[in-house]
Amino acid sequence: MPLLTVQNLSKAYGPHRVVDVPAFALEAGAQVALRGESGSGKTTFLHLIAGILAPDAGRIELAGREVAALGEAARDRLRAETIGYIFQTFNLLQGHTVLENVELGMAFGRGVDRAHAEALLKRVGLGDKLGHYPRQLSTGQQQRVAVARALANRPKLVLADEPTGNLDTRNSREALALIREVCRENGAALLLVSHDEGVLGQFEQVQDFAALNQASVP
Ligand SMILES: Nc1ncnc2c1ncn2[C@@H]1O[C@H](COP(=O)(O)OP(=O)(O)OP(=O)(O)O)[C@@H](O)[C@H]1O
Repeated sequence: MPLLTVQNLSKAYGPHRVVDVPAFALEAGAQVALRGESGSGKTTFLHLIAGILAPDAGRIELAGREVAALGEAARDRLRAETIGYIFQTFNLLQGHTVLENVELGMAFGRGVDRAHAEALLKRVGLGDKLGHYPRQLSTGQQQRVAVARALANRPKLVLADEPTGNLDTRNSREALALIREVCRENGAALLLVSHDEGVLGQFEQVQDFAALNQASVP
């Protein structure tokens, strides 16, 4: 059974339908990149899967459970425990240290596990930066905090929205390799969206979002 199954998922902003995905599935442990132009609805699609946005219609099954069938609290818990999210702009909390940023993500999921947070931060090369604040880090280092945070709750699925869009080519290549390695090491599937052929070219499995999405984006 796939880890994630999407059926007839749709979302409109006012009169504009931006997502209309009849079918999409992702196997446990898979690493898939979705190729899509800017404005094609990729972010909206990931937000629907992550529960950041509610769909107008459709069905999402995650780890064998249909999310709409769950109550709000159970749905939030399932998502917090199953999904990690890497945002393009990282979304780190500026008033909190590197370690606190990772631990705060855990507080909404399986509970704070300092040893695991520290191990993840060491794994991404930030073992000596635990007490630093995001503004004291380079962009690439901030991105690595976001990677550690995404994996903090031992998710089965990591969603990544143009995660290297703010990095230069060399850093982007290294960052992507790191994301793929830590997902693999932690048994998480990876669903990444990008328009960057340099990023997409590093994936064996690439799907065109335009072929999945039947919505005619304005
Ligand atoms: N909250 C919103 N209200 C109204 N329209 C929105 C909203 N969010 C996104 N849109 C519109 O929906 C379309 C898809 O946006 P989305 O962010 O999902 O695309 P994207 O493929 O991720 O683009 P990008 O790569 O530039 O982030 C765009 O036309 C955008 O202007």
